[in-house]
Amino acid sequence: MDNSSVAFVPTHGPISQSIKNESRLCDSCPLVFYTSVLTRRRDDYLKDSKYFMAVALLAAKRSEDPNTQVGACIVNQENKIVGIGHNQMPNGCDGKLTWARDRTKDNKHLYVCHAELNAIMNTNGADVKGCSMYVTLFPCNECAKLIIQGGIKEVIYLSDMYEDRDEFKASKSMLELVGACIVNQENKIVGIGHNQMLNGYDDEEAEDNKHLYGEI
Ligand SMILES: O=c1ccn([C@H]2C[C@H](O)[C@@H](COP(=O)(O)O)O2)c(=O)[nH]1
Repeated sequence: MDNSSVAFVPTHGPISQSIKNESRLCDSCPLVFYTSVLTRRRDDYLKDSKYFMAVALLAAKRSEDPNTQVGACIVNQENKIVGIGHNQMPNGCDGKLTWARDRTKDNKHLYVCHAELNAIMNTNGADVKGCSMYVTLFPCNECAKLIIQGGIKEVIYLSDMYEDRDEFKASKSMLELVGACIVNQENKIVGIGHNQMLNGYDDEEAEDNKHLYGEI
């Protein structure tokens, strides 16, 4: 290795010119090694897209729904989180309503506030226009309406388990109609709207992401 192009640093102190000079004389000293190792950026740090979906997954863990837990995380154009939500009963109704799933009787679907709605309501006044939403389940038609009316431009989702239902087909149609960017769990854009992948959301990462997010 060419010593003139790299600095040296002891394991227990700051870099200084004298150390750099000395270290040329003591290459075998165990306290000295190349700063290029210490100062190089970590490659395996958590990328934005993985982090935001991980936040959505964490939010889903707060859900009291015994059957399906959903989390959503809204991110603005500066990559700042502006809202997080999970599916939950309306404020003040916790513990007072049923989580029964049976659609013919009094059931949770009549009451539950979806994760997307809660994320939008939890922004403390921040504008969601132009934001991206990371959500663990593809949004239903009602949530798609909120997403569209709020001006959210991208929806990145993990599961599409209800894709065959009319509400979810309608949702996809609406999002596509308005040109929202829809990105699936393989990191492929499935809705037309933008010509480019999201930052950090490219094919190379697809395999990785699957491992990180796992099953919901
Ligand atoms: O876009 C959506 C769709 C559904 N949810 C919530 C609402 C319910 O709590 C569950 C769905 O319950 P199932 O037992 O799977 O029918 O998911 C949501 O938050 N966002």
